[in-house]
Amino acid sequence: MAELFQKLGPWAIVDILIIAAIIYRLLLLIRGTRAMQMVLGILVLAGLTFLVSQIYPLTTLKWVMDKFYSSIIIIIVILFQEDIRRVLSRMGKKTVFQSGEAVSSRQILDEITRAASSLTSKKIGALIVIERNIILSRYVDVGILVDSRISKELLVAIFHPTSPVHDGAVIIQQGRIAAAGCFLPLTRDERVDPDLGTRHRAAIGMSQETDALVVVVSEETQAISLVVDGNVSRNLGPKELRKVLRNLLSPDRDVSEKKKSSGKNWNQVIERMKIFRSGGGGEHE
Ligand SMILES: Nc1ncnc2c1ncn2[C@@H]1O[C@H](COP(=O)(O)OP(=O)(O)OP(=O)(O)O)[C@@H](O)[C@H]1O
Repeated sequence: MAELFQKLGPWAIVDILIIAAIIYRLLLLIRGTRAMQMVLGILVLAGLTFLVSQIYPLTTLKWVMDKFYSSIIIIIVILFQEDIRRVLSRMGKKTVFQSGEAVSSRQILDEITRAASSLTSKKIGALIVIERNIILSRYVDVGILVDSRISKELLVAIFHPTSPVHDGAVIIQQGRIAAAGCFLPLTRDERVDPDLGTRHRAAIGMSQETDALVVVVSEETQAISLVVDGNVSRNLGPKELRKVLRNLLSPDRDVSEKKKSSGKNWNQVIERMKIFRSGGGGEHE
């Protein structure tokens, strides 16, 4: 090892460390996004093709791969131009690396659950999207920018039928209300319960396209639902909603919560989510 360090020299080591730090930072930024999945796919494909072209005398494949390697940066920039733009625009913000902690804070979750509960009692429908790893700026950009501290009062005011931005969804990014009146992608899954209207279909669609958590308050039934990864958990009480949100937003809390949990807890709610798989259709309660 010491011999290797001597051979490389101090500047080569500094060089390697800087590159490693840049790659690590970039991977952290795109972690959980679709760009990450594509980068992994490209790397696996390129690695396999490289191995095959080295082992067997496939000169054309080797030539193609050489061209591919020399232009990989351009390919990545073209493929991910939208993600790169969003990531860069967030780099300057202080909270970019701590969105998970910010949104799972006790006070924020209290405000969201109190708002859901108040909207239910007022028979007001609502759609609240909470960002996790996948950046939701593309949905925020088409809504009305709010950029405000989360409060029950503001959420209720936004969804009040007299509000000019009550139609559409509120998106929560990095512990703040980023925008209201946002349009979400409707699910195309034909197996979704036909009784579900467009608000719920938009929530399911959003949770299928991204890893966001979507809280839905039904105007019609006054039920509070949480939609995650295409699964709908209906009829949650405010306490139950708070518990599940807290656990889904703070993965490191899972173990301690599981140990502590008893009775009608978040584990059962997650189990129910599996039963309510959108494809399963219909209510099972
Ligand atoms: N694609 C969408 N993105 C964001 N919000 C949407 C979208 N589609 C519908 N909505 C919201 O849902 C409302 C209509 O809800 P609708 O009654 O059709 O659905 P629902 O699932 O039956 O909900 P509810 O149980 O509250 O009646 C719209 O006024 C709008 O606020």
